[in-house]
Amino acid sequence: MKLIKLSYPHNFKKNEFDEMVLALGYFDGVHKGHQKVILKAKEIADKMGVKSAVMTFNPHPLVVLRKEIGIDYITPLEDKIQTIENLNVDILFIVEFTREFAALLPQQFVDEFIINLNVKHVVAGFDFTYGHLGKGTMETIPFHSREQFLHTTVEKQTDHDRKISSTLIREVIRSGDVAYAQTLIGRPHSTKGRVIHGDKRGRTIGFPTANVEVFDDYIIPPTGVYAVTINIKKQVYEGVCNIGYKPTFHEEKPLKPSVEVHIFNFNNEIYGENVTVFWFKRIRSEQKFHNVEELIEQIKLDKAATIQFFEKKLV
Ligand SMILES: Cc1cc2nc3c(=O)[nH]c(=O)nc-3n(C[C@H](O)[C@H](O)[C@H](O)COP(=O)(O)O)c2cc1C
Ligand SMILES: Nc1ncnc2c1ncn2[C@@H]1O[C@H](COP(=O)(O)OP(=O)(O)OP(=O)(O)O)[C@@H](O)[C@H]1O
Repeated sequence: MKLIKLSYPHNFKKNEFDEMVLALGYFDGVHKGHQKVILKAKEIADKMGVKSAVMTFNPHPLVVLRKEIGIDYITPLEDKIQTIENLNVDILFIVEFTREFAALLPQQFVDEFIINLNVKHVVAGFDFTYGHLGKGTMETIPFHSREQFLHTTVEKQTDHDRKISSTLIREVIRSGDVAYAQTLIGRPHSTKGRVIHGDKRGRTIGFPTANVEVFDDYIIPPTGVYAVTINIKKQVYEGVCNIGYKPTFHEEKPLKPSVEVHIFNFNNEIYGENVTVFWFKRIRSEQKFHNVEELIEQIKLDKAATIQFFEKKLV
């Protein structure tokens, strides 16, 4: 997949590009609704015998327009690129989202970022908007197209009558229902991070854990215990993860919750490794136990529940 970064204004001319079909949207999560849009663009491109392309924006418009300091992403940019690449798209345009770009009139956006890139067909969802204040819609697109391209609108993709959207998925992850997030995304939610040193208490209680410092801009589930897999040096392992403050040991709540995975059948040294955690199922909430023995008994049960979950999944 070819990656092309654009900002406004850009100097590209129509004749610098092959003809293409373009899917448009922000695409955080590359969820099932997004996949429908992108795969539709690919299908039309294949029929026309031209290139397939996706256009996304970075950073999130809210960061620029409402000056939100940071936004938690389902798929930060690097993951979004990888996931779109896995859909076998030919070209990915990443448009720098700035105040100047957001101020473009709908016709200017279409002229500069669709017609001037030699796009022959646009695909977007029923609620896609473009141009200043989102004034351009799929109804206005034929008017702004200057008869230079056609368009296809993808109908609303729903789950139990609710639109599948990045906003819904963020809410679902924040509620802890990572299994439902997987249903909506079409893949388990995943977060990347680095293995750091913890208090080294884990091994003394019989459950050594990899402490994962999650990279900043991921949305992570709430505190609790989860069935996970962890990808280390391209190998996937099953495990049980606690996100939390370890109230059994800490009188004072630490600043940030820790993310620690007890990896099954594993005892390699992995400090400093970059890993990916895939979230499959919430097992329970984090608790303060009276003593370490009670905690150990509970972790044994968590481990058994997780092993059972993964066994059932394979059947
Ligand atoms: C599956 C699992 C469940 C856990 N549940 C709790 C819990 O409910 N309450 C708690 O205080 N600590 C819980 N812990 C955290 C342990 O206290 C922690 O792993 C241990 O103190 C080691 O910490 P360290 O990595 O900082 O050395 C859990 C850990 C695991 C692996
Ligand atoms: N459920 C859906 N059904 C059909 N099209 C969708 C669906 N969700 C998103 N799209 C389309 O996919 C593209 C990218 O969507 P975008 O990321 O802008 O919105 P979203 O997933 O609805 O997120 P948000 O919650 O931020 O509105 C747009 O063209 C949008 O219309």
